[in-house]
Amino acid sequence: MRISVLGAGGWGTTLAILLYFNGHEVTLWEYKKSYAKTLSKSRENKLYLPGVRIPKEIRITHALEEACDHQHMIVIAIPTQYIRSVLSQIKKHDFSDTTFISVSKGIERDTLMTVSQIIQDELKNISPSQVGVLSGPSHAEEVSRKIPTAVVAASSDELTAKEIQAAFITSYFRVYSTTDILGVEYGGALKNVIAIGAGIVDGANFGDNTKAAIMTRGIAEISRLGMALGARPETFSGLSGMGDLIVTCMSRHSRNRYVGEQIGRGKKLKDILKSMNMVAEGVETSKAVHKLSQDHEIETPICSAVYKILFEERDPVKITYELMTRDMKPESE
Ligand SMILES: NC(=O)C1=CN([C@@H]2O[C@H](COP(=O)(O)OP(=O)(O)OC[C@H]3O[C@@H](n4cnc5c(N)ncnc54)[C@H](O)[C@@H]3O)[C@@H](O)[C@H]2O)C=CC1
Ligand SMILES: O=C(CO)COP(=O)(O)O
Repeated sequence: MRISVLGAGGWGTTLAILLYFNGHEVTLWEYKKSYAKTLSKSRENKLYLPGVRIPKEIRITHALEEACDHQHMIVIAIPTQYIRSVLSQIKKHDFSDTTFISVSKGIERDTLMTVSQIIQDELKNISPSQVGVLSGPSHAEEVSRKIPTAVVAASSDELTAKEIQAAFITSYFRVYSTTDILGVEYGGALKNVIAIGAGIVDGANFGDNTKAAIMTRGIAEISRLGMALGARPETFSGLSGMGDLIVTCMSRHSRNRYVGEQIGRGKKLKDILKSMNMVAEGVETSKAVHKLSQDHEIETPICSAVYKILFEERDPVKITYELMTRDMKPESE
């Protein structure tokens, strides 16, 4: 198949290489013109995935139209808040034979849309069966080293989910399938907010008990909000839910956990973000989650605490004790 990957960050580059070794004809699109040239020449993504060779057969380009021409699949690996502006440049293109696969994990701040919703909103002629998602516990740093990983391919159309599954599966990258596309997207986006909370626990020197509490109560609130938004409950105990929450809250590779850790140590958000060249989706997504939980009247105490720490400069230690001393309640609520 001809497959284009839009976004040459760590994840886009990793998947482009995986797809190439799976026998596909692969194009990798990079947003910055000069960096596309550098990548094309050096065949190493020093900024986002150092130490990994990009095969010379992968075409690297900054020309968006060219990257989108005659593709069977287009993989979206762009930070969520930039996806609409990229898609708006190709909305006149004929995509009647193309399937779009989002591997980005966020919610659009201004519209509160998931990535599959942004794709359909921006590219009006695309049908739901042409849209899918690939998500789960999968740090680029590990997949690019062929470390055994399991993820899930989702589309509201079962056949599309299976096509995505078949395109990506390898002996070290096991892909399951589901039709609960929204559940997979909400799990992947919301876990980033909880992972910032887990990082705050690390940085503020709370303990393992605290982290286990954040993760377990975190998946409870992800499920609560996700279900109110149309997702299926069982998806949240799968790879894109609990699975991704575990890896993001525990891993030294996680950018979201890192942001939280620095906040927990007393650093300012704007200084942390300035020092990073990679995206921590949970920062902007926490704004969307704050709004979604208000709009749908769903309690999300941990996400809400993360939002207040990030954007209202609330003290992490004080806010933790506020969380701990809320009204008594049954675990199932
Ligand atoms: N890195 C990872 O291990 C994984 C990342 N993801 C998700 O994949 C998505 C992309 O993440 P990464 O590849 O890690 O990103 P990254 O942080 O490594 O790279 C960012 C990319 O965005 C591009 N960019 C910067 N400004 C832009 C703009 N205005 N418009 C379009 N592109 C722009 C940069 O040129 C670069 O290619 C995110 O949603 C992330 O949550 C999902 C699974 C694993
Ligand atoms: O989603 C990821 C792993 O599954 C990547 O998480 P971070 O963006 O926090 O690094």
